[in-house]
Amino acid sequence: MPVLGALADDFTGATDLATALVSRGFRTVVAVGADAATPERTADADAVVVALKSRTAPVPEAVADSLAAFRALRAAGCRRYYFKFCSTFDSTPDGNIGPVADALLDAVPADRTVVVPAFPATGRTVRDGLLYVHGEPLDRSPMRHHPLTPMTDASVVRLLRPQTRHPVRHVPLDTVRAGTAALRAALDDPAGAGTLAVVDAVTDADLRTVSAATAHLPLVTGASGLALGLTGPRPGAARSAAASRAGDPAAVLSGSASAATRAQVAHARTHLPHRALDLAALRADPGAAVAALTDFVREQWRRRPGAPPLVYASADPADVERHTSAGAVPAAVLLERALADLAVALVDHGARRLLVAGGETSGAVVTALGVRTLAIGAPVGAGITWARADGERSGVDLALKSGNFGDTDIFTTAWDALA
Ligand SMILES: Nc1ncnc2c1ncn2[C@@H]1O[C@H](COP(=O)(O)OP(=O)(O)OP(=O)(O)O)[C@@H](O)[C@H]1O
Ligand SMILES: O=C(O)[C@@H](O)C(=O)CO
Repeated sequence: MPVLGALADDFTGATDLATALVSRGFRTVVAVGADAATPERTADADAVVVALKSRTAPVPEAVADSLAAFRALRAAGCRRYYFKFCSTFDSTPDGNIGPVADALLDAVPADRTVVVPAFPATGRTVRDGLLYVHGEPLDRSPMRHHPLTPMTDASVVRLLRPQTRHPVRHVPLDTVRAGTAALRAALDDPAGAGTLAVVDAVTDADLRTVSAATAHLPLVTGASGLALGLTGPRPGAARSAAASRAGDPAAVLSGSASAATRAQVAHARTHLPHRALDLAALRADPGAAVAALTDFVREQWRRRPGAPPLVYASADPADVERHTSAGAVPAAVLLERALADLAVALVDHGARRLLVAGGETSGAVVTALGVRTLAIGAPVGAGITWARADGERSGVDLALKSGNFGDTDIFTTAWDALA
């Protein structure tokens, strides 16, 4: 029976957390939505991560989906909970990080929790309550141009306050570095009842201290860095074997417009067959546009076996369509739908390996494929892993890459991990 239940606000975040949990000795299953987290599917796991597509959903929907996930996790036997949000705190002034944390505090119930976005392995650190991305304050990082959640403030405290009905306090790095006992005493201070505590952390050692000092809290919230300090019951928990074999048809589907992904697209365009999604063609006739892309990929499988074709949404910030004319379908929706429909067509034509870039995009793809669970396989890099998908279409290996994660050559090298 699982001991730890997590809910992640997007799908790349779910596999990011799951790969950290596996490395910490938890046999981990990712359930796609609350309905998939049934006791039968989760009985053999030490940790269950429910993947949600709640980051940019309307607040009531995000809260309802998160509570449904919480109830499924509790029914599966979990007694401790982890709300995984993005290491760049992706959210809007309305939420959804605050409202979901509030709802979980009531549901667990818990009288306080911590908010820990740091993930040093991917360059995310928090000092003085400010979130840095590879040394740059969040609001000066490429995240300020995000198509759905542009981040224009680096203060986690200021970002969180308008989202929650609980007081938000800040626990500085000095307190973390004073050690586990001192940090626990600060967190347990009676004056902190009912608060969300934003905790600084700059290194993995800081995160291990935070993790140890919060081991008694029934609910924690943060990015996946916090999991590095957890210890599961099975050191060396097995990773799943790949479902596919070398040479099986493969493709890269990139819906992210993030800076790291754009660099990865630029690199891959010099190595792999590629095609950009064409918004005008998608607006005119989405079915025909996806059919043409399917034909393109299948043709490349024949011509250049071993070179997974790349289909991408954005190569340049100028590609990003931020305003939709009245009555038109927003570009983000069209692009997500196109990549989801393309993924289904490709798998139905034999694709067994898909690397998907972008959390929202991954949510659209995984949902369209009818995936119910993901079994964590070979790691690809910090926060990125291959996972075997099971559900309506089984036997497919998926790597769901967060927009800003991964080395520049990941679209050409990720396949090596499956060998
Ligand atoms: N050229 C574009 N114009 C408008 N929207 C775009 C464009 N390119 C991508 N998008 C949209 O931007 C969103 C990118 O979000 P997604 O979560 O997939 O990537 P990301 O935010 O970089 O990744 P992550 O959430 O893992 O950090 C998607 O909805 C996608 O459809
Ligand atoms: O925490 C992160 O940055 C990622 O797992 C993610 O959530 C990006 O969508």
